[in-house]
Amino acid sequence: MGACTGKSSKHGLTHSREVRLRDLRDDYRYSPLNAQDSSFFGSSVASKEKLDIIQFAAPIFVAEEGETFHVHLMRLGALQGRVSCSFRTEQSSGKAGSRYVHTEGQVIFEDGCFEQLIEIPILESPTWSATLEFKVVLDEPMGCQLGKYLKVCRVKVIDQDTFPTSKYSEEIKADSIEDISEASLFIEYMKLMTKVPGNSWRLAVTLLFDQLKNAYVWFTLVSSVYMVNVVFGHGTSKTSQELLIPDDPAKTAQVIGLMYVSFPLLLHLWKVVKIKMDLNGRCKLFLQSSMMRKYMNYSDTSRSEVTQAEVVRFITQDSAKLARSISDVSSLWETLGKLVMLNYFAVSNNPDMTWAVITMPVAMIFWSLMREGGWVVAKPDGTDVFEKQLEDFVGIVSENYPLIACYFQRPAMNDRFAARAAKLQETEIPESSYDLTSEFFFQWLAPLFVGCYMAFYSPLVLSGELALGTFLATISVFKEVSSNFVDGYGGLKKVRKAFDPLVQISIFLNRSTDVAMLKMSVDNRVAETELCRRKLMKNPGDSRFPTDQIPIRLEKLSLMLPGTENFLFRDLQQSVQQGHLVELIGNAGSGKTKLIKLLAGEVAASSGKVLTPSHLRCLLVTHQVFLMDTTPLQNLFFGDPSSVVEQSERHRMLWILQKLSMDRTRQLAEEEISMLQSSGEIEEESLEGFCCVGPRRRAEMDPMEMWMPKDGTQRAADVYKRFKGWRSSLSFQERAKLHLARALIMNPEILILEKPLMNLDDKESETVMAVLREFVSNRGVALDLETLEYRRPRTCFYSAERRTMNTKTDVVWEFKEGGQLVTSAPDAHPDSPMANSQSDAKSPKRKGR
Ligand SMILES: Nc1ncnc2c1ncn2[C@@H]1O[C@H](COP(=O)(O)OP(=O)(O)OP(=O)(O)O)[C@@H](O)[C@H]1O
Repeated sequence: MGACTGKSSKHGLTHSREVRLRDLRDDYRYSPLNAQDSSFFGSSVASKEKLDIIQFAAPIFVAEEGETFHVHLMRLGALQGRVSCSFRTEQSSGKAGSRYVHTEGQVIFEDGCFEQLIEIPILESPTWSATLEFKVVLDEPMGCQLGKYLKVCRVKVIDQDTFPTSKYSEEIKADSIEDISEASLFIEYMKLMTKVPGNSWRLAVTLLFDQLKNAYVWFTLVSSVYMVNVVFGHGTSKTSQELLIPDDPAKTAQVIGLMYVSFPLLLHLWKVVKIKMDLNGRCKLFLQSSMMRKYMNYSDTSRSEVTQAEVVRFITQDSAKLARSISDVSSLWETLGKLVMLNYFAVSNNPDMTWAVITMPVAMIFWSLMREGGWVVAKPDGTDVFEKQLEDFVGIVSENYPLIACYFQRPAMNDRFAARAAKLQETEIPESSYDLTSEFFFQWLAPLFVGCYMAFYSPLVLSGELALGTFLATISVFKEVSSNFVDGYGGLKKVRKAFDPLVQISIFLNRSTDVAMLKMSVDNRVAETELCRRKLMKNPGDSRFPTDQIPIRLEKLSLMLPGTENFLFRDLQQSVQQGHLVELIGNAGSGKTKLIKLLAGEVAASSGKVLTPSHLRCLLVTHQVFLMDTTPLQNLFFGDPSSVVEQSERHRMLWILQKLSMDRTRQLAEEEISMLQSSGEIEEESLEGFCCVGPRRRAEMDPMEMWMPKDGTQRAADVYKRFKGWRSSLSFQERAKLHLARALIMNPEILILEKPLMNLDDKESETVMAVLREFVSNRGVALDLETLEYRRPRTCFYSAERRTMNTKTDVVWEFKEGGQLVTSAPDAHPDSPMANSQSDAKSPKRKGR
């Protein structure tokens, strides 16, 4: 039995602390960790359990923008009397006021009422956004209790627009995005960026205040003319009236000097403000989070069309390149402003310069066009393709390193890498020399104009027809215009560099998702479940929870293999009651995995349906073992992170590990629990030591933060460091069991396992089967027997490589030749409901072992 000691702090507070739990009894019923803490068992729980349950009809709903959406609720139990609870929407990625209307209120179930709706208006948005979601939460139950898991549901909102605009939706949907003019696409992208909340005023302020730099250049030109013509020319009858400080050229010079200093100060201040406004960062954040959300909702087809390396590149690099383009556009705007200002200055001070003002830009534009057209020097192929090839190759090599090493292919990979890197290098040289050859003209133009101007206009200065200040300022203008044109051209090139990432990102963000399929499946399941419930409620029998009698059905289920005309199976018709352990067998390639994926909703049927009651959470556990590069506890509670804060859940998790004989994982989990507890206490003590935070501090600490330290905090770094490399300390079979334990901790109502015994020897298979049996018979592993009746039945489907004569299975679905799926009963097992009744119409009510 687990033990727990109380700890008395110096402030007299008693903190319960979990210590290493070495001797958990192998029994369904287990004791609380702390002898004084019986809050999760006992009479209070038992009486609470008699109450009806109110919960959502599904864990996830899918809405469409612009519709008035209805979230479905269900009441389970005796349906006697009036019960109610409150509800409210809670924003997550979708925000109230932009994606939906915040709604809250009371939902009442009158006597006999077993279903209700909550209406939530979904807002129409004219611009593109990724699939955003919000939550609906039930609270304050009156005369009832809330479903443990379904007191919260998520609502995903499908956005029908295409990225970056619906203007090109036809081209985008026809997969011909390359046909759209890149410049037009870019303009639409810029428009979208201005619609990101908070971006439009930031962009307006940036465009306006970036002109400060031009105002400074204007000031330097005007002031140098003024210094030469007025300050130094003081005393002549023409200029004496124009001094800022009348008759005092020295003081006037000091004022101008002061202005010279003040302007850069102002510019510096603006730069500080601009950094703080972080327009680039905001665009990058929008793009990256949208891309991540989109990728998370990708359909199987979309996911197979992009490589891992591409996803990383798009989300980290291309999004950053594209986001930077907003700064490039504002710089271009600034350059344009400067060009207009310089030309105006030249003409206003010296009207004879109109010819130069026109000739210079025309010559440059002409040269640019010739350069772009390849008439100056042939444009080489870009390096982008080769860069991408190299990145993809590195991705493939790192992904498949163990294979490469085991097959002694490291030298071959090095050679192939070197060949690709050399190819990239070869393409970089012509590009650099192309830039040099074609851009020299911009640098040469200023000396050409200055030389001509000096040669032809100096006599005018000598004869007094042209003021010296104006002459010198005009020379500066030539230099400025020339360098400005170089800057402008460079800016244009930078903006154009964003075109390619924009096209790639547009393709990425317009790939198909599975949200529409999810909507169809959820809507079908909810409607079908309601229909079944209405029928059942007319004649509920003596069951307290008739809803649990809705079977899981395959209705005329057919699957056509992609890209072929062949059906893998056709019109499958099967039904199994909730609360059964179902084994799926058949020859290699008969369709077991496909059926498993259909059951989990991972694959869409060609026709027919899989009908699982909507309020049952389905979880697919793949045959491929995944362990996240986080801590053991974060892996174990991955499916339901918030439950880690509950002592009973942590205890249950340790029990599950014990039952699966996962000694090493249990040791690691215990160490992590112990570490998180003590580091929480140290943090509390140090806080108390440093400031006036009193002993209340621990109670105020966010429990979630206590058990799952936030990324970037010292506690997170310490825990991560302590458990670095923990995965490699697990045996192969223990890893496979951890992959399964994670699912048992989440405790879904329908557990779907893809070949779970594939990685296990006979003994371990036996252990796992015993735990799966418990999962089904006890409606969850390591859960209290007394509350069994009030938990929803657990059903488990698993595919097996071979018929195992497994005595723990309730039902066997076997694929026969020709794609037939037949049901056969396994050998009778005392735990199996099939042993007591040949009918599977009732869910098992096992009373423990
Ligand atoms: N995308 C696809 N295109 C064409 N055929 C496919 C595709 N996916 C699966 N198949 C075929 O469908 C059949 C069923 O595949 P499935 O993975 O369900 O088999 P299985 O019963 O799990 O077999 P095994 O026990 O060998 O894993 C196989 O013959 C497979 O080759």
